[in-house]
Amino acid sequence: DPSLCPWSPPTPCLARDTQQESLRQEPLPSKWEDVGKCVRKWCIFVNRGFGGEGMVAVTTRPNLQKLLKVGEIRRKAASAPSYYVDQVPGKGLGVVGNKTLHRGDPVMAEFPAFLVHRELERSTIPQTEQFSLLDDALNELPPARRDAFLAQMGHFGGHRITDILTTNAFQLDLGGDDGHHYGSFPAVSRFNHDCRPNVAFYISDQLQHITTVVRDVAPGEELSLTYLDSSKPRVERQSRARNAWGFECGCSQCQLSDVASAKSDERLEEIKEIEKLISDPVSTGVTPGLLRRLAKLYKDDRLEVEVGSAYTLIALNFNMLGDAAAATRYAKLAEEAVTIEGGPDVGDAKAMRELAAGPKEHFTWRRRLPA
Ligand SMILES: C[S@@+](CC[C@H](N)C(=O)[O-])C[C@H]1O[C@@H](n2cnc3c(N)ncnc32)[C@H](O)[C@@H]1O
Repeated sequence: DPSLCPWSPPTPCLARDTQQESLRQEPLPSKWEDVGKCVRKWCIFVNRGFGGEGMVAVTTRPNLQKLLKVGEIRRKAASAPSYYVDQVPGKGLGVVGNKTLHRGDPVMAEFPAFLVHRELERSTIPQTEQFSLLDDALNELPPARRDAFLAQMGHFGGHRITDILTTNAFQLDLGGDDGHHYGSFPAVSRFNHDCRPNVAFYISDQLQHITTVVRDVAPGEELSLTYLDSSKPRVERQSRARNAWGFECGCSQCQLSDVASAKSDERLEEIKEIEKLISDPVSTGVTPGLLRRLAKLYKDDRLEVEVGSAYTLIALNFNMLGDAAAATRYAKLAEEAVTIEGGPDVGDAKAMRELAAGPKEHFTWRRRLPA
């Protein structure tokens, strides 16, 4: 639950791994070592070859077992970097596109440098002991990786590693009851926040943080992620940014005039209402116009970063209304969007491939029409 947690942008729980065409696979030589330092059940484990750069984990032995099963596959952005890091007025450093970018273009694919089990921070272990465990862990990383970790911004001050994690880490889930961790990705951490970001991200089963452009970007334009739930009204988004990361969100969407912002909040409300209605298989009143309206609301509000589930619903509903052409069109859009947002192996991507391949054979065909 991100609201309980001072650390980090919410991520979908560990999404499935990908076969993204733009990323190629390479086997990784990697090996985990038990450093032999523990405080209660939390121990330091290091894999100096992981991801080619090294990763250290402060976690429990059952979670180490999960790490041992993480596939040794690296996906690398195929082309030269499409970004550079530079000062952005009012935000510190940021990631900037170095050429024209289009929806679907890969940006980064990075493994974590540092993983910390979420329960450590919530335990009764005194802070000083927690801090020294984290300090010892960082010292196990290869120097270049350690330097990259330490070069990250710390917004709040205090213990350096904790401050860096608080400012930059993502939540990720290794699975099982107790798999929640914070993961630090030093390159990814340069992305600033925008409530209407132009880049989507997910973390693959291989623990790789994958970022993909969601709308056209001009050369020199800043690339951004959202740290929070972009579908919340402005006042809630701003208070989350203030409380969790310590900045006043002056993003493109938060800077709208009060009138335009109220209109945006209304759109978000309407999106929720339509999605509720069309999610129910026995709802009456689902029309093609309403489905097109939902797609338009996402577009008008510039929510390209999270349009996958809406396109999925729209595709299924067009099929339920017996419009095979529209169902196929939206199924293809949905497949593309959910792949960008969660990787090509997420359930909805497969479901949308099936729908696009044969709408009339799909179980939803004409489901909303009288027999
Ligand atoms: C993950 S870091 C992003 C990169 C950071 N700007 C840097 O210099 O490394 C998060 C911190 O960046 C700053 N930041 C991110 N997005 C911002 C925004 N939209 N407006 C102002 N500051 C922002 C805040 O200080 C926040 O705590």
